[in-house]
Order: sequence, then structure tokens, then C-alpha cells
Amino acid sequence: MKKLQIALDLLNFDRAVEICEEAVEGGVDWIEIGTPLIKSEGRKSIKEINSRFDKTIVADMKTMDTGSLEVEIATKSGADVVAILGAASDSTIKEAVRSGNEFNCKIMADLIGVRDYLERARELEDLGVDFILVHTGIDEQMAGSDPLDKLKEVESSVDLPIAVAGGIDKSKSIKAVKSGAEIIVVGGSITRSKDVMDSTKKIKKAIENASQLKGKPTKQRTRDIVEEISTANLSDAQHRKGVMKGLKRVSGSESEIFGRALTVRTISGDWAKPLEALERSEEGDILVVDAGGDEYAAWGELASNSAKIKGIKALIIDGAVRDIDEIRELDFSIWARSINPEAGKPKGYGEIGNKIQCGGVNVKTGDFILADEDGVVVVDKKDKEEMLQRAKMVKENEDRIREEIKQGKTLSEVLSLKEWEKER
Ligand SMILES: O=C([C@H](O)CO)[C@H](O)[C@H](O)COP(=O)(O)O
Repeated sequence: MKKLQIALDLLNFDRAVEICEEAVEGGVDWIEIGTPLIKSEGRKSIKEINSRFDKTIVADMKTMDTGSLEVEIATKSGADVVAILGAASDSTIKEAVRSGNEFNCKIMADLIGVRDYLERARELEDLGVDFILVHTGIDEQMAGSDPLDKLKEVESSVDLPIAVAGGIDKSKSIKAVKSGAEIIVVGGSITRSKDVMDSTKKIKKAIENASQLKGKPTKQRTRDIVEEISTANLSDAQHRKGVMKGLKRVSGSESEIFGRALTVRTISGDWAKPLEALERSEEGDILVVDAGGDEYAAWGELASNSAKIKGIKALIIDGAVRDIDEIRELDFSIWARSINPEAGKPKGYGEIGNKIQCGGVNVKTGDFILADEDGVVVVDKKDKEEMLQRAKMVKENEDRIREEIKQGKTLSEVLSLKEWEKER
């Protein structure tokens, strides 16, 4: 569902509230307390707007340093999303993400002024931010820059939801949706208009209509391919890279699952971090847990219940689970190394979102997981498009072979095994 976010880039709080009321009337989804408003009125502007409107609140802090502190200030003032600068150092980004995890808010990384924006977008995804903002600042706009010039390539380079900002009006909002933006940020085209409510309504309608337009965005193409392929096809496509060892499906009726990994590392039987990861997860995520491969259960039926309600698609755990009958009853998909009634304790060792080993394979948050009755395969996020296409080709080749077998040839004849067997 696309979101229209109004950017309240005003200096006066009372005027900002007035405009916000009209924009909410017009159907805006998210409310951004713009940098100018925060700088002129302080964190009170976040608190007051949050207390008056039941909407997702974005604080455009444009954080460049002290990531943890600025995220804490914004979240304690009521922000649900904090915008920081993608140009900030990796340690500032990591600190902001950690603080976001602690205070249960999302981090939006703004690519404003970043020269190598594609590479930086991928780095920011690795660092664990929740959204990427493709943004042309006010001054850059005056020099003729347009965020839509970068939007499509950024959208297909990362698998995070993309926001776009910078001179967006009704016609640009349509192009932004068609280029894959999920969150459309609009400042002046609404806040400077004569009729704020009407302008908001018009842009909102344009976004909704554009969302129904034909033309498959990248993510739809991914879904189409995933429905066709299996982990076996993907294993062949990756020359056996990314295939987890020793984990088997223990529950779930979906023929296969595909989604973005959220990684967790914990120690023997310690079930705290796998549970805490649910606070950090996005709907559709797959929890991938390195539980040390041992036999103490680090997950059970209650955790499965909570995960399912959060929209977690599946659990892949290099370790043990328990309550398997109830989990099967729940129809929550799990691939695990073992099943064991003995659980450990919630000590809280380990971490969320960092690179782990699971089933003998390196997994980063943001990598893709395909799992079915055969097992689990990890696809590095930067290779996703290519590997899915290669797996599709593997599948199509097998479909052709199957047709030749149906016409009477044996498999070894079709594969000319005798001719090649010593060469492989
Ligand atoms: O972030 C913004 C800018 O840097 C001033 O703080 C604006 O909120 C963003 O550019 C959206 O505003 P418009 O460009 O006026 O739509």
C-alpha cells in the first residue's frame, strides 16, 4: 500500500498544525515533522503533532552524528520513523539502527547529497536501515536536480521500501509510483498550495490510480519467478552455493516460502534474541537463527504464535524447536535441525541483524531465502535478480527435457550422459 507523506517544512508551529489538519482531511498517510520545523520549534513540534494526530509520525532529523542520541530524542518525542543522513558514517548509522531497535522505531536513510548513491544504498541496507529515501534537497531542486532520475535504479538495487522526496507534485507522484516508490514525500506542493486539503486529495488519488496501473514493478516480477522455481533449480543456478545443510522442514503447509532474511544469533537454547527480533521485523520477513546447532529448543509454540501475528513468513533455525504438534496446528513454517522438548533460558546473549552462519551458510539481513520440502537456499541480496533469472532458465531447461522423455527418450539419452560422463 503506497503511502503519501506530508513534509511540514515550516518555521511556525501553529501554521504547521493548521496545514496538517487540512492535509489529514485530504487523506495524507504519514506526517513528517520537517527539518526546518524541528530546528525552529524543537522536539516540542514532534510531541505536539504526535499528540494531535493518529498517524505515522516521521521526524526528519537529518542526523549526521550521535545517531543513537538523536533517534532517542525523536522517538521519545513520539516519532515512529526517524530520517537520518545516508552520508553519515557507518558507526552513526549503526548506532541509529541500534537505537531504533531499542526504542521500536524505523530508520529512514536519506541519500541527499550522496555521490555514489547506489553503492551507499546497498551499504545502508546491510547496516540495517528500514527505508531508503531518494531525495533531492530544496537547494538541489533550484539547480534543476530531480529525485526521479535516480529512483528506478535505486529501487532495483535494494530490497527495502523506497521513499522519494524533492519537488514531488501530482504528476511526479505518478511517475514515482511507477518507478517503485512505496512512500511519496510531498512538501511544498501541498504546504504552499491555496487549498491544502484539495491538493492532498488530488495527489493521494493520483498515487492510488498509479498503483493500479499496468506494468510489473520489480517485486511483482520476483514473485512471478519464485512461483515457478524450486530450491533445486536455485541450487543448480548458484552451483550449489547457499544451500543449507542438515536443516529439514518440520512444519507448515505452504509449498514454498520466499522472503527477506532477518538474522539472529543466539547461544545454546537461549530464546531471548529470537523473540526480540520480532520487534525489529517487517511483515513478510523470514527469521534466520543461528542457535549453535545444538539440541536445546530456542523456539516453541508461543513464539510461533507471536511470529505469525507479526506477519513473519517462516523460521529457519540452526538449532532445535519444540511444541511441534501445536506449531503444525498453527500452520507456521519452520525449517530446523532438530525437535526437542527441552528448552534453554532467555538469557539474551547474541545479536539481531548481523551476519550469521546457519546450516553452514553465511546469511546477512536482507539476503533472500527460498525454502521448500527439499530444504533451504540463501541468495545474496545483490545477486537476487540474476540468480532468480538463472533458476528460471534451469527450470525451463528441465521442462524441455521432460517433454523429450515423454516422447520416448531415456533421461541418459537426452542428457547424452555416455558422451559426457567422464568430462563432468
Ligand atoms: O527534506 C526536505 C528538505 O531537505 C527541507 O527540509 C523536504 O521535506 C523535502 O525536500 C520535501 O519537500 P518538497 O521538496 O518541498 O516537496
